[in-house]
Amino acid sequence: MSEQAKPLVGVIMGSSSDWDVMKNAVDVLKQFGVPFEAQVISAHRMPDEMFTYAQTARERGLRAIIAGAGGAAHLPGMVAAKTIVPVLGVPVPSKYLRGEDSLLSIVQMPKGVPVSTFAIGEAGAANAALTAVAILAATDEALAQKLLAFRREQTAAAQAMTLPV
Ligand SMILES: Nc1c(C(=O)O)ncn1[C@@H]1O[C@H](COP(=O)(O)O)[C@@H](O)[C@H]1O
Repeated sequence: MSEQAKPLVGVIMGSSSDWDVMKNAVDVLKQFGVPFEAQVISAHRMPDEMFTYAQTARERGLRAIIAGAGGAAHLPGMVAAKTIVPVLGVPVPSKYLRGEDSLLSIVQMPKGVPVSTFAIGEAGAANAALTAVAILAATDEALAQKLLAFRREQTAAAQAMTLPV
């Protein structure tokens, strides 16, 4: 990982209260040594910053943006509206509707402005980061090999599973 190196992946979230979920994305990026940046950006509460973040993402070198938000989760879609950098949306569990509101807010984009939408919660955040790694791995053979090794380890762990019967 290197927050010092020029970030290739941006991890943004609507609130610091999303961190417990979104840190699962950051953990994966660290595991694969992908330079990233992480910050709170809210379409609702800081629309001007959101606008600038999305508009400058490509020229700053970002190759993917992982955007997590809960409830009326407009952040991923609004970021996608302002950049052609792939946006990977993570629905954060919400207090009253368990994140189903977040999921539906993110997934149902109009044709022409895609947001790749992941599962609600921690697994979704981790898988969004794995997808960002896969995007980078398309042009980075060393990273592709790391991803293949990760998959092999996962398979071996599943094959070694036993049941208490
Ligand atoms: N959905 C959004 C946006 C947005 O989409 O711009 N900004 C904040 N939020 C969400 O509001 C929830 C509650 O936030 P607080 O805990 O700060 O009140 C968070 O899950 C955040 O992602």
